[in-house]
Formats: sequence, C-alpha cells, structure tokens
Amino acid sequence: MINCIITKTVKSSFLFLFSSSALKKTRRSIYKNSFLKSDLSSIENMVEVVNHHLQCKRCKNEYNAVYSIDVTVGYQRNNESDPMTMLEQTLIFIKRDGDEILLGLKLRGFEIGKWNGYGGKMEIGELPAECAKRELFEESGLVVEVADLKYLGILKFYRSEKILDRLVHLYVCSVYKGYPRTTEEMKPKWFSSEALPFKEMWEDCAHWIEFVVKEIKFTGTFYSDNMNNLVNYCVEAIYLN
Ligand SMILES: Nc1[nH]c(=O)nc2c1ncn2[C@H]1C[C@H](O)[C@@H](COP(=O)(O)OP(=O)(O)OP(=O)(O)O)O1
Repeated sequence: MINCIITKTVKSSFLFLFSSSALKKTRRSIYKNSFLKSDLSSIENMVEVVNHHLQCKRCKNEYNAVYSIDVTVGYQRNNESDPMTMLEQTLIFIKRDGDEILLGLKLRGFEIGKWNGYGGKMEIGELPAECAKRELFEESGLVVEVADLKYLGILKFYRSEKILDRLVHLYVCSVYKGYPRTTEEMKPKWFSSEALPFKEMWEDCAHWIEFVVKEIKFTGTFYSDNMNNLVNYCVEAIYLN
C-alpha cells in the first residue's frame, strides 16, 4: 500500500501542525480498518472516524462526538434531533467521452454563481449514493443507477479549526440517461477536464478536482476561518494494490 500525502499550508504554520497530527490519527484509523478487510483492492469498507467538535445547528452548543462512518454507507440519520443532521452531503460529477465533466452553475442559495458538481444534503434515512442519485435528478434531470456510481472519497470541512461543518461524499459516474437541463437550481455545461473554470468554482475545488479527473480515491480536509476563507488543507490520495 502506498500512501501519497499532499499537505499545503496556506497561511498558518500553527494550523498545519494542528491539522497534520489530527489527520495522522485519522489515517491510522483508516488503514487499521482497511487492513482488517480481506479485499484490499477497494476501499469499499473503509471506515472514517470523525472525532471532533460538533456544533448543534439549533442551539449552537459545541460538544465532542465520535462517529464511525462507513464511507459507502455513510452515516444514516434516524431523526431530526441528531447532531449530524445537515452535516452530510453528496457531490457527483458526471463524465462524458472520458474527458468531459458536467458542471452546474448554481442559480440560487448558497454559493450562487459558482460552477460545481451536482448534489446536496442527505435526507433522513437516506444513504449517500441514493442522495447523489436523487439530487442529480432533481437538479439536472439526469438518471443514474446507484450501482454505476463510483465512490471517490470524502471531503471534510472545518470552521474555526475545530468545528466540523460539512462532510461531503464524492462520486463520479459515466453511465447516465437523459440530457442535462436547466432547473431552478442549476444551469448545466460540459467542460473539458483541461479547461475547468477554477476561478468560478469553490476555492477548495482546485486542490482536489484532479482526483476526480483521474478517478483516484482520496480524502480531503479543509479548514476555514469564520469568514469562510480557506486557511489550510490536506488532500491524501489513497493507492491500494
Ligand atoms: N466546500 C465545498 N466545495 C465544493 O466543491 N462543494 C461543496 C462544498 N461544500 C458543499 N459542497 C457541495 C456539496 C453539495 O453538493 C452542495 C450543497 O449545496 P446545497 O447547500 O445547496 O444543498 P441542497 O441542494 O441540499 O440545498 P437545499 O436544496 O437548498 O436544501 O454543495
């Protein structure tokens, strides 16, 4: 097993030390669990341990929590009062002819005017792949089968160094039915992987989109300040053989 780590400090070296030790801890958990599995050719059963501060979306109280997330299954919420509610999201990139990637221009809500893959928040009782399929259909009209989705990895976004803000499950898929259409939420456009509009995408995207283009499994952790500026990140490719 070869592990490639790309770590970049944007502003603060203190934060780098903080995040790299936290990440090493997480990686150990991942490998430990991976090694226990008989099939090392996939990370299908990789378990991501999230052990950090969470903040209740309603009362804003902070507390520690430990979640074990099987990355293909995700963390399945059972009720609205669960603190993970609204934290888990999905993002799916549709590919055409090997080289082209479908992006949608966000027409409303959060990050309006930016190009991104399709996706959104998981609903109660929903699994990530089901969520990716549903959101893609709602936002573009394209139909995919869960079995055709390729799980690429997980993105974790932290605010103020410690509060887990969002956890995004990433998928790619080259098998789909229909033609992308403009919806209330997204306007579709195919881009060559050589000409992606980085300046009009989420800031963090430039640091991991290459993994989507090359379909390499990875995990990414991103730290933003209270003003939503990216201050540090770590992207780790996972090569299993
Ligand atoms: N930092 C980030 N970089 C990125 O590239 N995509 C991100 C991201 N943070 C979240 N996303 C993606 C994940 C998901 O596909 C989408 C979330 O969009 P929304 O908040 O609009 O979700 P929903 O479509 O569920 O919203 P509603 O329909 O308004 O409830 O943005």
